[in-house]
Amino acid sequence: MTETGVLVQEPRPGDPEVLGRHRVLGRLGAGGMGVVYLAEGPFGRVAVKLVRAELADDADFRRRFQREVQACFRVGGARTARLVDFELTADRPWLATEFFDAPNLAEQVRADGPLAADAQLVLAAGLAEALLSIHTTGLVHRDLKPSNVLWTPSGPKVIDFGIASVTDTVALTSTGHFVGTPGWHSPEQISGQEVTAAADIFAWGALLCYAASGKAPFGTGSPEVVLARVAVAEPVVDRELIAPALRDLVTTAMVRDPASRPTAVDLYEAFVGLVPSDVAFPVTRVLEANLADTPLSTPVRATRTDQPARESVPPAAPPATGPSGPSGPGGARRLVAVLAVLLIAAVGGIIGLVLTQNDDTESPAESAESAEFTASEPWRITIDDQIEGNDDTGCTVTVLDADGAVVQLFEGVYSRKAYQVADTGVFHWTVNNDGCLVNADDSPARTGLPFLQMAYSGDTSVFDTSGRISVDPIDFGDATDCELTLRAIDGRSLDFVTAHKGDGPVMLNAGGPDKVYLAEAGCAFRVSVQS
Ligand SMILES: Nc1ncnc2c1ncn2[C@@H]1O[C@H](COP(=O)(O)OP(=O)(O)OP(=O)(O)O)[C@@H](O)[C@H]1O
Repeated sequence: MTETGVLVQEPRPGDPEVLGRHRVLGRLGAGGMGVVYLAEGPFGRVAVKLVRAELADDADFRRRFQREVQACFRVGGARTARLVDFELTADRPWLATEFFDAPNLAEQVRADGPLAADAQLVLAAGLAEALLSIHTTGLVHRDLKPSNVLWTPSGPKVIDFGIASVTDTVALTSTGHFVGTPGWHSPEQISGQEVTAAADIFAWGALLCYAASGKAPFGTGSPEVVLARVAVAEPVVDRELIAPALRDLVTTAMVRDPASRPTAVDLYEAFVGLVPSDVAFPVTRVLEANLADTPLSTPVRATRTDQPARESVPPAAPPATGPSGPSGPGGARRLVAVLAVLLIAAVGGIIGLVLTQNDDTESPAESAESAEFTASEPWRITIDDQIEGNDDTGCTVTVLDADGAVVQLFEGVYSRKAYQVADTGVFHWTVNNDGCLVNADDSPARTGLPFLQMAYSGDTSVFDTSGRISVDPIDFGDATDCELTLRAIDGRSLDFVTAHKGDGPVMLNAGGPDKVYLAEAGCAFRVSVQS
């Protein structure tokens, strides 16, 4: 249970411990697309939706999911949950949104009963604002329902926008049946007609009926029965329970003809000035606890990729096939590299790991551990694979915080690569081989636009932009496409696009933050300001 009483269930056997850089704390719920976990990482607490394995295996689903995730980045505004991170290429893709410590509308109404008139206005206006943000980007939510509205002390926040269309299609094509929660979908969605933004307006009306009365306007029962009611019957609503200022709008929002419903702009304008500024409405704090004893602020153990994090970190082990003794390549070396010497540059704070040899240590051969250093802002790590001989399995560098928790893990790094590290604090690292030269730069130089980035050289340097940039891939190697992720300096994912060979430059939108970088990509590319 969180501070405000949101139910968080214990993770179950088989649940992941870590998703990307987010450590799983518990389960928030499960739906058609997958399980939603509460997790903690570099952006604080997030809600991570992990896609079901069956869907993850569907190539068509992955393509649509990726497109929708891209679209979600365009949605801004105060009434929608911001997408902060994702991993689309993982075995099971996931996406992380900001976490609101609040019950969803169904939980709220179940616990405290229907909303009073003032709170209904707050809900109506907040949802109108959310729909405006979603519709102005060209998206349709398609699955606005009580479990997708979080009831926070500052009003509603809408989750899951855009993503519903992905499962809709898969569910319909793979099984031939409607999958979802009927009763909130519009008649045109159910009859398979074209779905437009008007479908969300219908759901807006249905949600307000529910919030005012505690009853779904098309009743409950088996999905077939509820679907049939939506298709042919009128909603059952006690108008007296709906706030007077909302009654007519709710009625017109739920008419059968989508073209006759108001738009999000109409709704939004209708509420400007109507919402009382000092409205006090209750947010339930009395949900049942399942996780009462689980601390929610434990140290984050996260990895850069989807590699599992280690609970406790022994000195880095030598690579399975790497040089480890007198017979290793490079001659009869039986010396162990252990001592990291910090070379702190007078200006710029360059920290270099220099390995020296020491016969007395019992650490595994060829591994090394650095001394501690402090980074007060996001920093950059450079890993240079100088391992000699034919058994080079690449460098593995594990960055740990002061408690020994893994902050980031870089595995199988060949040649020279640099990465951004968003976390700040006290760190040290271990490397698997003394042929791996590691440098940390806690005030890395920024680059200006335009610049060139070579393939497989890690993350780009940080550069300044608050708007759109053009990325022109110039070498795809053997591949036909290249995934490009734009991140803020704090590691937040801002935009994502797949560039295809022969298609020319792609655009990415920072949409606000001014210090950004492009995460490791497999292609070489040129970055410039969009002309
Ligand atoms: N960003 C978030 N902040 C707080 N709670 C969240 C967040 N995202 C999801 N939840 C909680 O997790 C629950 C489950 O989410 P999910 O989207 O899987 O459920 P659903 O809407 O019931 O299912 P479906 O995927 O079929 O639409 C939500 O109802 C909400 O209570």
